[in-house]
Amino acid sequence: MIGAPPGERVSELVMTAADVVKTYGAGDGAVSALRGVSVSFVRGQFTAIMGPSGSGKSTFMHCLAGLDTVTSGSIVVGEVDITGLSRTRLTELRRDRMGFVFQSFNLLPMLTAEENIRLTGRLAGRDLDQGWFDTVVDTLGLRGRLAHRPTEMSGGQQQRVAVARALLTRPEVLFADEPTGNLDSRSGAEVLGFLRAAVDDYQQTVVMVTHDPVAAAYADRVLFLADGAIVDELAGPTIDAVHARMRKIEG
Ligand SMILES: Nc1ncnc2c1ncn2[C@@H]1O[C@H](COP(=O)(O)OP(=O)(O)OP(=O)(O)O)[C@@H](O)[C@H]1O
Repeated sequence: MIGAPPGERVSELVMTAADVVKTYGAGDGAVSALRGVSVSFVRGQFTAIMGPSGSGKSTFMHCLAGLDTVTSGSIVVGEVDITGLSRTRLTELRRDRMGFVFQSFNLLPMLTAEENIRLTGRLAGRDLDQGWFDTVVDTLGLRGRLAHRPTEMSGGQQQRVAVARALLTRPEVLFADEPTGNLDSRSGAEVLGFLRAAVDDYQQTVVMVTHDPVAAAYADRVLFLADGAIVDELAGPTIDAVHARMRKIEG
């Protein structure tokens, strides 16, 4: 068998965007949100997407996650081109293969932390992998909070529950949209540390939109968008290097 030498990790392609164009509206009022974006994501890679307001970050992430349609171009997740899928198949694919963490936590208020964490797996009709549930809960420090409802938890704890919920189904890609936007810096650092650990320990692939150079510095690479195009890319980002690139882009 031909393979990589022992100890060398083979980069496994998880998701590819090819020449993605997204135009909102038509005629004089048309807005070009994405103008031909091409980029690949490999397993176990943490990517941050940055750029000025209106540069297309959310649009790009929504297209990658199948939450928005593209005008042209393709997005392949695993082996599947999601741009050609029906709404139902897309919903199934999102549920089975993607995880989401949003700025606003998005927990169901009437459910306990444990019920919230188990929800996505239950909707997918999966049997609970108790060992993995325990690992996720303990890693995120949620053991003592499982019976609490969201209103009985701090913002940082709520976001840790949202991360646990997103990780429980072992998604191919975890999308995070400003996951620390509503958190103080300590809770934010905790959540980012857990995302980083999921990448390092479990080969989780993470794609995160952020305005915050501190958050972006947790990633393996930063993609910089401006005016609907990727204008720069930074590997092994530091906070200072991200600041410097942002200043250059914002002129
Ligand atoms: N539903 C929509 N209809 C029309 N235009 C839209 C729509 N959504 C986004 N846009 C436009 O597309 C462009 C990109 O928006 P997008 O929200 O992706 O930017 P962003 O980089 O995420 O911005 P921010 O950092 O402010 O959240 C902007 O010009 C925006 O006004």
